[in-house]
Amino acid sequence: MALFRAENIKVKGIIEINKLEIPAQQIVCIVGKSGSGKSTFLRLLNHLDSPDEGTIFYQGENMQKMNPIELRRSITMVPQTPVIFSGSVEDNLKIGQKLSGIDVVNELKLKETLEKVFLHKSLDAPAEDLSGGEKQRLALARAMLLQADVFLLDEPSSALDSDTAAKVIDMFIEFIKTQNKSLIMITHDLELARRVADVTIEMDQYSKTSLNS
Ligand SMILES: Nc1ncnc2c1ncn2[C@@H]1O[C@H](COP(=O)(O)OP(=O)(O)OP(=O)(O)O)[C@@H](O)[C@H]1O
Repeated sequence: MALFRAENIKVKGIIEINKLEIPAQQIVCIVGKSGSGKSTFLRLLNHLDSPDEGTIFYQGENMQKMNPIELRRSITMVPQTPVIFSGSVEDNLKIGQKLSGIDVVNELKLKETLEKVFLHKSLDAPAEDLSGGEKQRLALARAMLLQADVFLLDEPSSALDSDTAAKVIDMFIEFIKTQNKSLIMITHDLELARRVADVTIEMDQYSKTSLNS
């Protein structure tokens, strides 16, 4: 069964999808021109937005009819601009787990997770002082601590230099594969998509904006 199935979707004159299936436990890259609707599509998959017409099924179930809180326990999203709360790095790592109602991991596990995203900061460092790229990695680390099945990443490496981006993305893909999770990631980096994607979705073919332009 497909992880997601989109049928007859229309969104605000931005996206039109007759049928699209996304398989489970794959690395899926969404590519396409700026403004083609990539972020809009990703938000549909997390039920942050709803289509004006059509249905999205998650594991065969109509997402509109699912409990959004339970859905977001299973499907977690890291937006393009990371959401960072005031407080320490540690507070920011723990808040996702607290909001998801899962057990907060110990300090060692928090430190290990920071190392995985190559974020060399102490747990008590103020999160608001981090650079854009460091905040992006903190948001990724927080997502990794959730017990989600599906990870939706909106340009996860946009604020990172190319070396760090490659290391962080490779680490994240390793995490997805070893844990049998699913990754759906927007990227502008076609070379990255070619290198890592099992499946590539070209948003332009579903985009009303680029068809009209
Ligand atoms: N809520 C909304 N209402 C109307 N139009 C919107 C809304 N959200 C986004 N748009 C428009 O829809 C189009 C697609 O936006 P979206 O952010 O999904 O594109 P994108 O492919 O992710 O772009 P980028 O690569 O630049 O991040 C844009 O023209 C945007 O202005």
